[in-house]
Amino acid sequence: MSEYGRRAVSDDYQLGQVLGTGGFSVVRIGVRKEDRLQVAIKTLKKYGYGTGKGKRKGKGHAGSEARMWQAEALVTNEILVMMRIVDYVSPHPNIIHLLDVYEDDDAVHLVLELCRGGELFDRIVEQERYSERDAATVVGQIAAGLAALHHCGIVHRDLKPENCLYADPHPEAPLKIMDFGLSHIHNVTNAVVGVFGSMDYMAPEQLNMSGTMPANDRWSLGVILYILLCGYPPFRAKTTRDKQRRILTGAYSMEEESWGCISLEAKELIRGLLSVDPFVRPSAAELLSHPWVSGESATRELIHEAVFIRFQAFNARRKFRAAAYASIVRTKFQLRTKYLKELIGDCILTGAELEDL
Ligand SMILES: Nc1ncnc2c1ncn2[C@@H]1O[C@H](COP(=O)(O)OP(=O)(O)OP(=O)(O)O)[C@@H](O)[C@H]1O
Repeated sequence: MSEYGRRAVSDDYQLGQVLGTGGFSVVRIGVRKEDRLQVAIKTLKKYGYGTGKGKRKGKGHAGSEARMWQAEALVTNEILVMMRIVDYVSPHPNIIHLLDVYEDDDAVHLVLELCRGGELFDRIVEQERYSERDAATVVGQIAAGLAALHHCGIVHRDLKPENCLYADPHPEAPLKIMDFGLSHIHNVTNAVVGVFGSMDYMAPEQLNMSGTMPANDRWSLGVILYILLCGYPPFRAKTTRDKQRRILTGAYSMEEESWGCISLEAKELIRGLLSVDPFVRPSAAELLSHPWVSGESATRELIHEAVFIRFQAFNARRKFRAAAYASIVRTKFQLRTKYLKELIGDCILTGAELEDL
């Protein structure tokens, strides 16, 4: 971090292939010139995509002004949180490590450790099938990361499967929590970003903006666990309003047939994590010592085949939506089907899905 603000990122790193794009960022592979170390370089545009710095000074459209404000707030937020992680958390096996920061007129570049193992749900889909024990290992790794973050006052606020990447393709590789753009540090950052993030994983108190607290992340973990064990999300509805209502009242069920094969301990854990009252949810430390999470009671028996098939379908839809969302934000709501198709890659879309977009 010693060179922050003095050198250009291209002085020290060769920039390579794009790994992914987010609403306000692009992530590329980088190679450190000094020792050929491969890294991920996340470039956060200070004023958002498609809005040059010059425009900021002019009388911009109200919408683009708001977007620039959002971009600046998100960049500042992410840097503050990453710095806090460097000071108080790193190195931690379950939290992405920040190696360096560079800044130029338009962007901030975060040099991060490179995760080559893919997203959490993608790896699970690649396996033939999985067991409760595998799900418990995932919960244990995320809980360990959350315990470290919460201990130093950081609430992630956007915990979801796409923000959990495996360090490398090895089966025992650690799972890392990343993407701290919406995170909050107690007494340091303003929760400036309001209701952003994915509603599917958002706790009731986040949705009605009544509280930013570590328990927010434990609800999100409960949603991830629920999906792992049945292949669909707990709060499903035809309209956003109905989904909001379900989340706010904790209206989900574990009655469907395949839940019959899931252990009582796992169901109890889900009930705890998905309690509408945040103070009832188990703490990250309690999670780590929970017998199901620590592996003493979680079975190695393979999960029901129907669950795995549903999980695959859910993951394909999820990837499609994420690609579409990134496209919408980055093209400022002007959808271009050709670009969308490029983004979506292998994900097969029906005509109706494309039309919907
Ligand atoms: N350290 C990393 N190693 C490997 N790939 C990464 C790394 N960081 C990010 N990526 C890839 O880049 C993509 C975008 O990164 P990231 O989610 O951090 O951007 P974002 O703008 O915060 O996204 P969003 O708008 O969806 O929150 C990720 O989905 C991931 O595939």
